[in-house]
Amino acid sequence: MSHRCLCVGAEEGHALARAAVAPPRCARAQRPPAAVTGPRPEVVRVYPERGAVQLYNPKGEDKLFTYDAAYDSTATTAAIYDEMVRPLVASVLDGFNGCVFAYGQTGTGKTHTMEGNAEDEGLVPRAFRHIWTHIETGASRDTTHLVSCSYVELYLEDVRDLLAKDCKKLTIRGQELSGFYIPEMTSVVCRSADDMVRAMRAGNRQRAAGRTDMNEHSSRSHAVFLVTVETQRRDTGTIRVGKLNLVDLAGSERQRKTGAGGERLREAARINQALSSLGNVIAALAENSPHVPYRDSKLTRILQDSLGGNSKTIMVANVGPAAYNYDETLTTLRYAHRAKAIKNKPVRNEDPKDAKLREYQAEIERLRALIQQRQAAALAVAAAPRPRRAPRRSAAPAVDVDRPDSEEANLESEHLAAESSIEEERGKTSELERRVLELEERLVRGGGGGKRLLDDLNESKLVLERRQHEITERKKREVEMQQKIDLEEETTAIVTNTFATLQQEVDHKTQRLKKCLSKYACIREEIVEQREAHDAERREQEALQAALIAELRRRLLLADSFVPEAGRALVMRLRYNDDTDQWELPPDSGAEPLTRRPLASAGRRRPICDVALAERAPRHRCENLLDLRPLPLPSTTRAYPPPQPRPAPPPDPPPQREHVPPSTRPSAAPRVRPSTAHHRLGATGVR
Ligand SMILES: Nc1ncnc2c1ncn2[C@@H]1O[C@H](COP(=O)(O)OP(=O)(O)OP(=O)(O)O)[C@@H](O)[C@H]1O
Repeated sequence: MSHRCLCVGAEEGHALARAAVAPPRCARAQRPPAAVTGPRPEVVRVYPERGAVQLYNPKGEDKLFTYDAAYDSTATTAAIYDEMVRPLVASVLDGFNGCVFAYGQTGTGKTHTMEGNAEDEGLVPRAFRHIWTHIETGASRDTTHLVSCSYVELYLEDVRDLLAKDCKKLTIRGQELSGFYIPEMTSVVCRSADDMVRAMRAGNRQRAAGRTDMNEHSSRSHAVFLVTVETQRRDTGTIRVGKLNLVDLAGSERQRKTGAGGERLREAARINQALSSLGNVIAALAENSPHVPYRDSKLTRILQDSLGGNSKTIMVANVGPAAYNYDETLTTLRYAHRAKAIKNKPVRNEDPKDAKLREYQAEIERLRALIQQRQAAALAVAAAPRPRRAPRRSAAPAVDVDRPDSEEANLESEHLAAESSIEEERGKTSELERRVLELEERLVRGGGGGKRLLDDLNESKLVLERRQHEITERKKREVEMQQKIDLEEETTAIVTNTFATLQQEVDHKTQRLKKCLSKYACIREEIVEQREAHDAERREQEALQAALIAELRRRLLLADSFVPEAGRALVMRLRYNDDTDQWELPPDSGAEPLTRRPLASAGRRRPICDVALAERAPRHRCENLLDLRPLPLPSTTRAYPPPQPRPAPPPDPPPQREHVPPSTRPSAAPRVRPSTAHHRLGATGVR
């Protein structure tokens, strides 16, 4: 079980840090929960009524963080949806962009929060039902809707399309100023909430997941489910487009806890890297820094609008209460607290140029006009005097002396041709009609469940929903007020105090000074802690890097042993291009452009290719690594040269030998270091 804290970025210019940290006295006045000292100690206590989370520090001062809302492990996802997410989805239906993303340590219930299970439906399916209840009831009468969804994941360094059959890789295009977008992602038009749930499940089946020591079904990728709702008012014709990003991030993880190795390790390194970039973006936005490093990772590019852009955003931070996870919980709480300071600038998307709804309507109009043209042409053909069909010859034909047989045959064939062309026209027209119907079916008329709405049941359901909304609004305001009261209690007490005597004033100012000093001590402690956390993270990163280097060395050793020298040199010159998502040869490398690997020869096993067969070179015959023998590594020792027989001594006395210092003496043979990729990597490591 985990606790969930929420930060909401709602209105324009609205500071997410509405609630400052509550006075420390609240934190200290509370006794730690019994579980803190129990066999499985817990260090987190949640105060839902004031949106606060208290973290017991086993070594020093406790910490108290306040958010727009905080939920303990007993809270249901339904409550979170109704109180926090419902208003956001409502504004998406009104043409705003919205984003909900779940962040936290691995295994703390992010996927559970977003997707849920049979007993407790997650935020994503609840959002689907909300959207379709809105469309089907009178809440959107006199409107036409087009709802579509896309689902992508960021796995290792690839963006993959989860709704495409082959899970194809996608490229992120665009610039920081104009915004990033993914042009080729599959977009599925939906006609009901069930359609959307089906799309989500289909995507989940393709999503990367794996087992770690901390989670049996750990998400190994960051997943983004994008819902686009286009709404057109039938009276004015204006179109509003709301986009909802539902993001399930992969969990931050420590290698020593998850026991990740091999592929899991590579995934963990990428996950942590992307989350760290996200943290940097959040920090830059919170500090109003002039440069926000969106370009640093694909995750931050995808979420650019949701972070400090044109979007209302909710961050759900999941934390585990166990003392064992203290460091990760503190990091998550700080991360979320910082996110509260981000100011978003949501704007209603009205009449955008790329509205699909308008495209569809234009296409429907065009097809209808085409159908009308064809029908008119068919009528004209039908009305035109057609050659009379020659009567079938009876068994005993009367001999027609005026009309020869060939003319009759001509008439017959003309008639048949006219009939077949009419038939063909009819087929084409019905094909066009089918296409129009198909396009029209994609567009949903608002208030489609209007008849049902006439039922008292539905009417009262709407009223109930409205009341519920009012109650949650009131509740939210209460939490806000409580937080404000806590904050201002302190300051007003100081400001409004009138001092009867000088001694009173001195006492009061001493008290204030003490508070300031204690705050100062808290901040210093926080800095020390952050430094420690940073060091721990750095050590973790170094360990991870060492493990990755070891893995890389293994692969390079394989490459050195099995890949021919020419190919290896080429591979070492490749550079990764972030923009095109490809490994490329630098233009100045002077190397031939890469050619495609030859295809397997038809009817043979994969390793034998056409080139190999044509060249008849034994080295190409077998490309299967398992069947190959390693090339002998270059020797690092010299062969022993047998001693030469001494020449016979010359008759003259030998000349005086000049003294040669040992350093200038020519060596017999320079020691040759093998120039392999593995050795080039050397002890310096890899960047
Ligand atoms: N509030 C909760 N109520 C019931 N079960 C929960 C809750 N939170 C988490 N779980 C359970 O804990 C397990 C781990 O949760 P989940 O897979 O959602 O974690 P995660 O944060 O998405 O992990 P990762 O980052 O590794 O993907 C699941 O079996 C899930 O059902």
